[in-house]
Amino acid sequence: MTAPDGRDRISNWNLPNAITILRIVMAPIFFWLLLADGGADGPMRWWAAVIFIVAISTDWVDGQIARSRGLVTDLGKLLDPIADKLLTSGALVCLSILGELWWWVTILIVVREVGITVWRFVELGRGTVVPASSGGKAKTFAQAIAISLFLTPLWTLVGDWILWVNWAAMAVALALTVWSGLLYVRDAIRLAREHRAEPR
Ligand SMILES: O=P(O)(O)OC[C@H](O)CO
Repeated sequence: MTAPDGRDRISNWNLPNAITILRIVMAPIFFWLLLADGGADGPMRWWAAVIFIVAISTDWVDGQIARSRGLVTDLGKLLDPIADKLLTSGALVCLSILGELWWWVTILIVVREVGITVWRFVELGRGTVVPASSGGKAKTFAQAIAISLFLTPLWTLVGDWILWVNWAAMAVALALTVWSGLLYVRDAIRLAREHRAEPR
C-alpha cells in the first residue's frame, strides 16, 4: 500500500505485531497458572515460569524481526510496551498476591508503567509517537530476569541462598525502573514545552 506522500506504507498486520498480540494472549494463561496453585512450587509453578520466559522472550524476537525486515509500525511501537507491561506488571501483582513480593515494590513499578503508558496515549493524541527508550528496554530486560528468578522455584533444587540472588536482581530492576521513568518525565516536560511553543 502507498501512503499519500508516495512512500510504501507498512501494514499493521505483520509478523512482529502478531507476535506482540500472542504475548498479550499468553498473559492470562500465565496469571492463571501462577495463581491457581496458591504459590506452591509444583508443576503449575514451573509451567507458569516457562510461559512467562517464553512470552517475555518474544519481546526481543518481535523487535529483531521488525527492524531487520523493515516492519516497524506506529502500532507496534505502542503495542509492544503495553504487552511487556501487561506481562511484567501482572506477574508482580500475582507475586504480591501470593505474598512473595512486597506490595510497595509492585505498586512503585506499576505506577511507573501505567504513568508512562498514559503519557504515550496523551502524546499520541497530539500526533507524537513515543517509542521505548534504551533505558526503558534495559529496565524491561532487568524486570524480565528478576521476575523469571522469582517465578522459577530454583530454591527447591539449589537451596535458599538463591533467594538473595532473586532479591538483588529485583533491586536492580527497581532501580532501572525508577531511573528510566525519571528520564521519561524529563522528556515529557521537554515535549510539553515544545507543544506549548507550537503555533496554533
Ligand atoms: O519503559 P518503556 O515503557 O519504554 O517500556 C520499554 C519496553 O517494554 C521495551 O520493550
